[in-house]
Amino acid sequence: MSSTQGKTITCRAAVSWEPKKPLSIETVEVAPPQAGEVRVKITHSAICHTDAYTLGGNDPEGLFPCILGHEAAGIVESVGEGVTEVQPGDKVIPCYQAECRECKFCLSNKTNLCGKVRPATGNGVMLNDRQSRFSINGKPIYHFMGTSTFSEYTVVHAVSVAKVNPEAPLEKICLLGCGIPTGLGAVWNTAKVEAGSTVAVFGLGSVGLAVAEGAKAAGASEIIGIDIDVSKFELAKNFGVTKFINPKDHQQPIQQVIVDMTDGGVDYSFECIGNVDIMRAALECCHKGWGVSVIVGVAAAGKEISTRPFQLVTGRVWKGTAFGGFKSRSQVPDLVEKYMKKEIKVDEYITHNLPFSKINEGFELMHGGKCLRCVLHMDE
Ligand SMILES: NC(=O)C1=CN([C@@H]2O[C@H](COP(=O)(O)OP(=O)(O)OC[C@H]3O[C@@H](n4cnc5c(N)ncnc54)[C@H](O)[C@@H]3O)[C@@H](O)[C@H]2O)C=CC1
Ligand SMILES: N[C@@H](CCC(=O)N[C@@H](CSC=O)C(=O)NCC(=O)O)C(=O)O
Ligand SMILES: [Zn+2]
Ligand SMILES: [Zn+2]
Repeated sequence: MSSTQGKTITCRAAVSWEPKKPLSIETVEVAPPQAGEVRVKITHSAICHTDAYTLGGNDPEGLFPCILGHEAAGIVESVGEGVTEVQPGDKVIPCYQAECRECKFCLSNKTNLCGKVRPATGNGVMLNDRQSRFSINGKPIYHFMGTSTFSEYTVVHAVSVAKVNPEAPLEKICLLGCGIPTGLGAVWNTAKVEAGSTVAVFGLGSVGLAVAEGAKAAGASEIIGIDIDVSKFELAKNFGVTKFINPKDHQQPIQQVIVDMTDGGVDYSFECIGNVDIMRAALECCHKGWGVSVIVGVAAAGKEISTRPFQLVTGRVWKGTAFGGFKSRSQVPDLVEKYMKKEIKVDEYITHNLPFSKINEGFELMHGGKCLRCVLHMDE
């Protein structure tokens, strides 16, 4: 039994007091886990574009003050009543997409969404008592995505935590909490790309590069990467991208450019930016009759997608994916094993490492475009 079990832990967390403002490292109180909850010592947390999206005030579910962060790894500190699947000392990855294995979503093989804790996590609280486990001088601080990993300790629902190989390096596998599974799964689970297919990937950040990696592994014959940042192109070759397009080099709409260079369009396209105009282009660059376009990017509050219905009448399919369709608790440990066997990349996505105290520099790096993933070392 740990010396902190059942007690409130006082630790550092990066608090987002209001949108569009830098995060502030504060001393927070983290209450003990209640029934069905797990308190985790976060060792490493990466920064995903979605953290910046919510901090930017673009998330209709965004609540402030909150503790952001959802791509992380750590070690179980203590568990609440009734928790049997993990125990103190286990290495874990928090999963913003829960898996209770009981709800109608979990019992369906058609989706990885889970309905059990989602109403609570969308409101920044825990399911048990609809309260936050974080506070500063008695003032509650909201949870984020059911994970809140920009804190040295966090409390998550037991259905939102995947136990992984104890040999796995936490400073690397933290990336398997979001971006890499999302990209790989968009290809393998959502689109189900077949060998020989042509693929277009819009946006060559970590998520788009993971799409390219997944498409290469699936045997795609051509993988076209589209990005306005030319510095991404050389890098993208290592992830399987075979051709590059910078939309700024073309007068015509980008969908027309792709249709013309692929004899009528690609078999599969993926939007990994979060821009609704590009989502339309991604659909319309697909081949008539069978092209499938997957929305991966997260668009800002109030944005809507549109196209001519004729695009769908003539056989194109528009889909979306959350966490790449992976059932989190069951499949994240498998992804860790794939990394350990060198079957998927992880290290290659880490362009920066920073001490937790420099978290705001991590956000600036991401906005600067030169960073794929920045891993924060929580004890520094
Ligand atoms: N559906 C899901 O489960 C998940 C969705 N996301 C979302 O996926 C998106 C990508 O995430 P990251 O790779 O972390 O972001 P990122 O910011 O690292 O990468 C985005 C890339 O898009 C490029 N880009 C921006 N505007 C463009 C334009 N108009 N045309 C072409 N390229 C453009 C940028 O230069 C950059 O290379 C975000 O919207 C994020 O919120 C992330 C994880 C999970
Ligand atoms: N809160 C937003 C939507 C945000 C969103 O779509 N999140 C993705 C994960 S993004 C990870 O980096 C997701 O999995 N969505 C499914 C879910 O259950 O949240 C809004 O309200 O529009
Ligand atoms: Zn993410
Ligand atoms: Zn469920």
